[in-house]
Amino acid sequence: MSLDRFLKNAISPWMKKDGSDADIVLSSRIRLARNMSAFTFPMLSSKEEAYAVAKHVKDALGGTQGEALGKAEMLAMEDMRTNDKRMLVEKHLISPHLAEQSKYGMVLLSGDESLSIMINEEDHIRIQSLSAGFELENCLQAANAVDDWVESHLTYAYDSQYGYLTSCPTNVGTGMRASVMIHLPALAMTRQLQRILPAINQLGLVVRGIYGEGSEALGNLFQISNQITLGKTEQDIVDDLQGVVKQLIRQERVARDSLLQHSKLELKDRVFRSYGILANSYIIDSKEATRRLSDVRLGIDLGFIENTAGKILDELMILTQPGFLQQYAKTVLTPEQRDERRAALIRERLKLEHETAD
Ligand SMILES: Nc1ncnc2c1ncn2[C@@H]1O[C@H](COP(=O)(O)OP(=O)(O)OP(=O)(O)O)[C@@H](O)[C@H]1O
Repeated sequence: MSLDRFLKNAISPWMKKDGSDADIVLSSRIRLARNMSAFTFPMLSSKEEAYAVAKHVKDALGGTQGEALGKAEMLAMEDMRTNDKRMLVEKHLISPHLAEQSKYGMVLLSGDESLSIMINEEDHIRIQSLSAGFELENCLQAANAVDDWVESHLTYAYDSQYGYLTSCPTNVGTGMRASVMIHLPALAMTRQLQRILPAINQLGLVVRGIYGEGSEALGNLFQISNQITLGKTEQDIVDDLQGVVKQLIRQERVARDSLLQHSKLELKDRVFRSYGILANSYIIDSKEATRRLSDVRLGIDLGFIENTAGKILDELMILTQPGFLQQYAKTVLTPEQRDERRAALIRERLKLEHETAD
């Protein structure tokens, strides 16, 4: 088996594709929470029960070679080193919860890394579908296909009145979380986010950081998802989220145009200062790196920086996380050592990108 295949590159194959509005929406995700009626739910289950769930799902799905996922690989959390799990989280392929807290956690991962089935997470089964850009409909279709395939092998806990039953009451019904990872630097610079983000909460949506629940929103990157899972269809949830995200994209574009019209020089100065710091610093912490990468990404989107591809920033966002830095260093690093390695890695990548473009 090759866990290495998933750790080799920071950028997943699905991330390399071009999705809609990819300059503003980095990625879309659909997650479905499912449980099996025959087993105690993970929150209350003993180690033995969790083991029985893992075995049952593995026997039911593992033997099929994951045909619905295309060259899938079943990976057990207990067989992985802490840093390997961390890297899978950094690539968004598994959730922090599965990596850190799960008893007999497993994941069935598709070859292009766009589909995962997490086992013994907060629920018995969590299906995840990821796509580059603003592609919620495609994610929903892909997640539904996997859901049908899983359901043809296992019996879900389903109530005719409430829908899918889940560990946390907030997921009962569709069991679905639809989300986008969105980059809103111009709305942040024009100080409109303080007004917009609370309004998004009032519309029944949740704003989180890039690593999900409890994570900090860094680099003007926000994860926006639905709060409500009950009393609406999957399509309604996606439509409502899409409506709000479309408006956000429009507002971000208006703010970018306004900055270009009224403060072009200041904006250019900020972008190139950040580029200069990234290309020349010897110590940089993750907060500053993410902030500067956000400025450079905006500079690329606005055409100020021409010889750097936007995708290199996605790659750097992941490569400069602790797990990847430690894998490259082949040792555990202190925060100070990570700041040094991070700076070196960013310098090298930007230099390489520059040389290749010349
Ligand atoms: N649109 C997205 N693109 C890429 N990764 C995402 C996206 N949305 C969420 N993720 C990733 O999924 C992981 C889990 O996120 P989060 O905690 O928000 O959701 P969840 O575990 O499905 O929800 P819940 O809190 O209901 O259990 C995180 O690592 C996060 O980075």
